[in-house]
Amino acid sequence: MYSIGVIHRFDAAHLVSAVARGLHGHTFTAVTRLKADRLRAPGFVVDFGALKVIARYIDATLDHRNLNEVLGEMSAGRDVATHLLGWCRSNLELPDGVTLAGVVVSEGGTGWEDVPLTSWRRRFEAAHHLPGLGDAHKCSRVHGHTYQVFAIPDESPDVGTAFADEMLIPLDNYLKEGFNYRYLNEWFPVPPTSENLAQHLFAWCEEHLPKVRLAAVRVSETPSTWAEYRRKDLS
Ligand SMILES: Nc1nc2c(c(=O)[nH]1)N=C([C@H](O)[C@H](O)COP(=O)(O)OP(=O)(O)OP(=O)(O)O)CN2
Repeated sequence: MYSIGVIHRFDAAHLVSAVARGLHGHTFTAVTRLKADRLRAPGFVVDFGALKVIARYIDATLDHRNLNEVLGEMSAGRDVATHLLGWCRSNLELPDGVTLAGVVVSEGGTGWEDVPLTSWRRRFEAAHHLPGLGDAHKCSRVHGHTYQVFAIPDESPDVGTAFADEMLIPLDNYLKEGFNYRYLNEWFPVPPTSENLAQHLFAWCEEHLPKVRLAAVRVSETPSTWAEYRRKDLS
C-alpha cells in the first residue's frame, strides 16, 4: 500500500474552552494523507503539486487568523482537522483508487510526529528528473533533493525486536553506493518518484535483510512532502 503526505503550516490564535488561559496561539501543522493500492504514471499516488490547493485554502482562511472567527467555538486542533478533512472531501478531485486517508492537525508540532522514534533515518543527496510530465512541469527538468529515508520498524506486539541499528548497515551501504551523489535516472529502473523509491527500498530490505521486519519505508524529497510504501497487512 502506498501513501503520501503533505505538510502545511499556519500561524493562528484560538480560545478553547477546555484551556483555562484564554486566547493564545500556535504554529499549527496540518498533515493531509492519501493512500492508493497502485501508482499512476509516472509513479505517483497523486502529484504533490495537485495538493497545493490545500495550502492556498489554509493561507486564505486559517493563516494569521483568530480561528474562533472562522470556526466558532469549535477551534481546537481536532476541530481544525475535521474542518480541513471536510474541505478536502468537497474540493479535492481524486482519481479512482486514491483515498483521502485523513488530516492530522497539531499545535506546535513538526508534522513528522507519526514517524516512530525507533525508526532508522538517513539522508542522501541526489539528482533526478521525472519523465512524462510535460515540459511545463518543473520536475521534468533535471533537479535534485536532499532526500530523507525512514525505515520504520514493525512494532506489532507479536514481532518482538523489529531491528537493531547495526542490522541496517547493508541498507546504509546501498544508499551510499547507489543513491548518494548520483543522478538516479541513470540506473533506477522506473521514474524515481518518492513512491517508487520507497517501494524499491522496502523490497530491497525484504530481499537483503531477512532478519529485519519493516512496517514501511518512507522517502521524503522536501521537508513538507513524503511518500511511503507499507507492508500490505499493516495498511
Ligand atoms: N506524488 C509525488 N508528486 C511529486 C513528486 C513525487 O515524488 N511524488 N515529485 C515531484 C518533484 O520531484 C518536485 O521536485 C517536488 O515537488 P513539490 O513538492 O511540489 O516541490 P516543492 O516542495 O519545491 O514545492 P514548492 O511549494 O513549489 O516550493 C513533484 N511531485
